[in-house]
Amino acid sequence: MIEQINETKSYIEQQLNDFKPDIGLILGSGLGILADEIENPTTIAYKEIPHFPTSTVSGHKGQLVIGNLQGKNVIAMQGRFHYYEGYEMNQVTFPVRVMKALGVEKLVVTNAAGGINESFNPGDLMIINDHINMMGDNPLIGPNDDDLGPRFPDMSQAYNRELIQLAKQCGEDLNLELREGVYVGNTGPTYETGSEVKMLRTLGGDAVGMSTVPEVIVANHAGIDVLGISCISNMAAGILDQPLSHDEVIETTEKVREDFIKLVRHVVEKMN
Ligand SMILES: Nc1nc2ncn(CCNC(CO)CO)c2c(=O)[nH]1
Repeated sequence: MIEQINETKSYIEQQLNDFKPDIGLILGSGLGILADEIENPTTIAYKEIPHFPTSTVSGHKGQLVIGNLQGKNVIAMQGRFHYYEGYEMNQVTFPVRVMKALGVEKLVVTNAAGGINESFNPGDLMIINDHINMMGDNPLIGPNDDDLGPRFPDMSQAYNRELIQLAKQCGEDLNLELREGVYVGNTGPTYETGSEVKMLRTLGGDAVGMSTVPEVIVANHAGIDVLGISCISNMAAGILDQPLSHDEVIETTEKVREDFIKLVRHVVEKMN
């Protein structure tokens, strides 16, 4: 793994002329538009990057965008890899390893998610304060490389408390009514059933999606501080008693992208 990380790191650094990213951004379904706001961008298609998979899902562009956002040096994934695409957990999370190797110490992970909490509405933005891994897998299974992180990482603050407070303050600054809650990681690609939603709500879930958990586990292993933001793109199965569709997910994220971009820009600006 280390050799692959270093090979990919060197390939990317050759495109950057000594530019060092400090903040990583993983932009979920329909949220990649934020990367278009990055100034002086260096864009590298995933298919050009050694050991990177390629995105196969609509709403995920499939490229790294590296440059300046609100005066900070950022590296953004415009499109992510999902376990349901058939990638192994270590493939899904490989970009996080590379971000760490490039110098990233703070990571903003975003996603579109289904609302489990019945007080939520499509279009809400939720600050993630914890997650429940229902994916039945873990990117750290297998031999541990102590140079990458500890064998048994602590996950009691998987989502950094200071970054959560920062995001909530940014929401107040922008007069955005933000939600806060627990994200449940489901493997997908099926959306959850009504009975599964009832179970997840009983377990304490507020939103459900098919990503984020693997990346956050690896970020914690690597010692990266994480902020997670979900765009509640629709209500989970059985709540509104209507069929779920990916088109609806993209449509809702397009509607809220203005507020989403304002929030993430402000958070990046205030990060130190
Ligand atoms: N009910 C529900 N609504 C959702 N909106 C987005 N996602 C995250 C999954 N996104 C997939 C399919 O849209 C694309 O990665 C979900 C989900 O898993 N469940």
